[in-house]
Amino acid sequence: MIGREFIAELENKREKVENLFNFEKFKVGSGTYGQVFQAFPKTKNKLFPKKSYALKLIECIDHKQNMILSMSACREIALLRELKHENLIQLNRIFTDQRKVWLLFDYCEHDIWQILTYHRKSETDKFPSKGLVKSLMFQMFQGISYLHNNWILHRDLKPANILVVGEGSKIERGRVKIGDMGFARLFNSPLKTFVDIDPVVVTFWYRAPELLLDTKHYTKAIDIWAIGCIFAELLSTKPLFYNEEEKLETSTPYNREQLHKIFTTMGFPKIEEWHNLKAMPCYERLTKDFASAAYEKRSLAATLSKYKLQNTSEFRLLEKFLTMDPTKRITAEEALKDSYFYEEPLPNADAFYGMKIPYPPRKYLPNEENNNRTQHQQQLPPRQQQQQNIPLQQIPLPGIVKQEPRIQP
Ligand SMILES: Cc1ccc(-n2nc(C(C)(C)C)cc2NC(=O)NCCCN2CCOCC2)cc1
Repeated sequence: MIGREFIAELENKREKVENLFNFEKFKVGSGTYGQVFQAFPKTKNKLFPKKSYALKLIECIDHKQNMILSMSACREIALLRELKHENLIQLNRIFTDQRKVWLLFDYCEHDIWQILTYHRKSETDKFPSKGLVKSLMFQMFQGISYLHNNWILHRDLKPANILVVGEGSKIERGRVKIGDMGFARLFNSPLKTFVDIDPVVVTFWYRAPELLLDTKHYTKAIDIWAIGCIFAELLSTKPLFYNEEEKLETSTPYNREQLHKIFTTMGFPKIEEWHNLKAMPCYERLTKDFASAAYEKRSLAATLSKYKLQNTSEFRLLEKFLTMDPTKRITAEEALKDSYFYEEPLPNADAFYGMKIPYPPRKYLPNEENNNRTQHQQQLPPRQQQQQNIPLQQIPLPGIVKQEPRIQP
């Protein structure tokens, strides 16, 4: 049997995702890395327990009849095969057929963007409960601490990437699952209030100041700053560094409006606070664009005073996340030991403990077959700019060999 007949024979034996799951009408996300569907096992499918799954379709390129898997898809598969932690998205299975690769996950109905949007729009339920906020934060730090201990940075933490398991799962109800939905599409959205902001617009609101000053070193502290922004948003339901301007990803990470927003909220960084500030690649530009005197009366305490957070353990912890100097920012390990997590209400493995989940399920998107994505919508976020391609055959498929993670959590 020659190669092609053998592959065709193999294909016939392989379980087809279309035969195992109903999913085509249940698209919940679409973007640079591919499309994500909610999936329900078909009745005859005895392989998978009856619950909700997420199927992620990865776009392959058919190059001279060779299926080519993009670099980002390889990175996602390689990364997820190694990682195993209760607060991270868990890859269950991989399915392939001639032209497609599907990743199978347990489904997460909610995320923090959806939770915040609900409270922003509610007249009677304007803030998430203290217990919910604390549980989400504690579980987020457990997941991030595991990533950082394995020397993996997330680099795109934002509310839409902090998923939470909904009803239906007895064991994992209210469990945080850090993911990377990678739906960052670039488009010049018409000026919108943040209440309606699409979770997929590229925002700079969670970017640490050193990133905006073009630091050459991605560090764990960059993830911590982003979590600090998410924490402030859970406490106030307002994006702390909200910036009306939605700009296309510019070639340099320097973003004057975003820096102005940070300084207006926090004050201008003093050299004695951030010793290495002068060494930042965009320091010259910073001194030309900004007069520190303009921000003298600005501080985090003043900005958040209307939320009555002064002298609270929340505020003291928030200041440790939002420290301008990245070398002085608290680590995930240190955060988990903070007194905030050891006072009532204590964090809970079920973040929704004691409450009925008021948050709506994910909306289904229209499933246009030929996505008429315009050029810039296909533009990749910075870290995926360099696209090499690896032939599909080099990826061991379809099941996942259960491997112990490199470093025990
Ligand atoms: C290029 C690339 C893209 C994504 C990842 N990535 N990284 C992660 C970490 C944060 C656990 C390391 C998770 C994913 N993939 C992912 O969330 N995928 C989406 C899962 C879809 N959800 C599953 C749960 O239910 C809702 C949908 C890596 C590299």
